[in-house]
Amino acid sequence: MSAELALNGASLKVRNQWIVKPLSLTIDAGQTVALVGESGAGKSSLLELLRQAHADRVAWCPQQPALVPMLSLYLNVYMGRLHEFGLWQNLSNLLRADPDQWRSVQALADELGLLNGSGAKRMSQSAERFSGGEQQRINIARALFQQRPIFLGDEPVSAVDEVQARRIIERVKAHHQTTVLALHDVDLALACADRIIGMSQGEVVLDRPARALDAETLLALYPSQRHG
Ligand SMILES: Nc1ncnc2c1ncn2[C@@H]1O[C@H](COP(=O)(O)OP(=O)(O)OP(=O)(O)O)[C@@H](O)[C@H]1O
Repeated sequence: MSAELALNGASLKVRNQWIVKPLSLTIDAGQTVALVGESGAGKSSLLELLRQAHADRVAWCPQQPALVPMLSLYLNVYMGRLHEFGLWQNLSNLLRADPDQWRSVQALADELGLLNGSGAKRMSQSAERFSGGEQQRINIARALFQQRPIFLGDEPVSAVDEVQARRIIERVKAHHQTTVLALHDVDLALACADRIIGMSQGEVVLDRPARALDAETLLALYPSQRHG
């Protein structure tokens, strides 16, 4: 299998402090990788390093949905490919949706359970009128709309219930060759990923196939959450 993502001695240091210590990492095409570790361990920063190294092949799904509240679901998803279309197409699409793009976005929104049986109405509804979990799914739809081979998601389903979270991650995997997700839920990581990378204080401290791990082993990466 070929390496789809590679870092060679990459690091991040801010004001003399290591955020990510120098590391080398390869992720093969076809893998689903979960990054786990407690808050502040460096998961987002590692994702950012991967994104910078492979920018034009990556669909990026940030931790905070970067939606424009007043714009519709449709336009918020369409925005994922704004730079690919010409200025006039983008302007005319603001006034009247391009039917092909509308259909593509509608299919994605439906797949992610955003339409609730009332398609056109929900597609035109402004993003601010969706719940937090729905806004996360609009954010995911925007990333899927980009049709890139690699999906990088930073806690993309943190506001969605566990059953839906699994279903959505399966949809994300189906649309991408390679998927890397920062996840705080270790059970979700074990269920959805085939490789788990554990981080602590800016370092990779665990990197193993998911099938060789259990929740208890992963919870050891969260010492501050241990009681008693
Ligand atoms: N630009 C920056 N300047 C200063 N400190 C930073 C910067 N970016 C990240 N950090 C610090 O680096 C550490 C790692 O942050 P990061 O967001 O990568 O962690 P994380 O594991 O993704 O956490 P969370 O699960 O809470 O999102 C944190 O202590 C954070 O405060």
